[in-house]
Amino acid sequence: MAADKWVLSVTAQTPTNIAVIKYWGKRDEELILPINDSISVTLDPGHLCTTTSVAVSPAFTHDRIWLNGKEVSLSGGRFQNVLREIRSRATDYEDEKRGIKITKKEWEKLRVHIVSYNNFPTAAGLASSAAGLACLVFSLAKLMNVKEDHSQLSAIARQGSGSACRSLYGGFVKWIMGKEDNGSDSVAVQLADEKHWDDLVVIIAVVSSKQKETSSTSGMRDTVETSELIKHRAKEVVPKRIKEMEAAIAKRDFPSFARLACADSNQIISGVEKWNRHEGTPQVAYTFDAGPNAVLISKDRKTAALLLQRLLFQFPPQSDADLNSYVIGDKTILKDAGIEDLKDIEDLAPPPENASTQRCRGDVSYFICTKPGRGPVVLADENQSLINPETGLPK
Ligand SMILES: Nc1ncnc2c1ncn2[C@@H]1O[C@H](COP(=O)(O)OP(=O)(O)OP(=O)(O)O)[C@@H](O)[C@H]1O
Ligand SMILES: C[C@@](O)(CCOP(=O)(O)OP(=O)(O)O)CC(=O)O
Repeated sequence: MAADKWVLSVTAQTPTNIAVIKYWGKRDEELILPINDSISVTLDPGHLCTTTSVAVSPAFTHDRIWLNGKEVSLSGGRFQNVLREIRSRATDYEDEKRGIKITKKEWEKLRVHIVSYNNFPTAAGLASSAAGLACLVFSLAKLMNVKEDHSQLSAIARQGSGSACRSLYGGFVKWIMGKEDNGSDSVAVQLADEKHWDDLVVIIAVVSSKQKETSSTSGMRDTVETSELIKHRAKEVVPKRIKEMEAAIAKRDFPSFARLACADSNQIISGVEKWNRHEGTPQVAYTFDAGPNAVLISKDRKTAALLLQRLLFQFPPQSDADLNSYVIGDKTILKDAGIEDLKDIEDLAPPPENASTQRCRGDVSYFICTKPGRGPVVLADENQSLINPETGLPK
């Protein structure tokens, strides 16, 4: 192999996450430092994840990124900040077999190619920036032999998108807001791994997979600039909720988990409220991010099947829909709900606690059934790489 012909690449997969105590508001826009702690559940990457391949070669002339099959600009400040931070931590690398040797200094000059796919809609309120930026940081760190641990990497991912720092871990994750002006203590830590509370089932009702109208970035900027309440929330409300949520996760106390997650979200679903009240103890927690998609967390599979029946009664698909693409992810929940075809949905009875529930056909695009999942991993199998090892371009 000619000395300048080699392409060195790494492929990684990183999950998305859903906050149950939300990050909303920054105290530093450039470094992305929040005004409160937040807590999230990492979602199973089998259903929602980003896969990113990154490569370097002496033949590359400039840094490039292809996102979901299309080359996009890398000139944005956030991408640049992440690249700079990772490059500055690169260490010597050697592959004797392939005759590749890269010193710390040489990493600065080598250009990267990045090829990334999200297996779910981008910028639709499904936290694509979280999985995407976490995967970018994680894969670049592996490629450039960066020795920092996940928590230190989370501080770099944070500079790409705040919520991304929480995707460096699986399970239940806390982003500690930190106090330092330089952001060095604004990092994510794992509260518990995904096995700690694996009864939980997450059902996401994707109301719209089109791009959101208001980005989280500008939405939270407007809130911080115009709302007095946000200061009260950050100072008084969230610190108490964070403590209670940590205790609820540690004890797998679903009623408290549900109460806190719903209270911290900004919308009310009367169906869930009515059911929880009817049962006398919470069955399901709901939470929303900046978009309209509802994330519903149920305490176990049995409750998830009952929830899915209620959701499908209320939001049946169009008559020409394909059930297989209307409920995606973990389809065993659908089976548990006793639904094998569209006719089973039509035959569903209204929920007993809310017999007057109206059917709103077509209001939900599709449902994703998933669960808490693991953190980032490297995909060692060359076949899973998105980059052609000869050309360094997307496969
Ligand atoms: N796989 C990826 N690799 C690199 N960057 C990505 C990737 N996926 C998304 N992004 C970046 O994140 C941006 C979308 O972020 P945005 O916050 O608008 O939407 P979202 O993350 O899907 O929604 P939300 O954060 O409100 O849940 C994209 O425009 C792109 O810059
Ligand atoms: C509502 C949220 O999902 C907001 C996420 O905001 P982003 O992390 O997307 O914002 P930037 O830091 O500006 O990139 C709540 C949360 O995830 O905690």
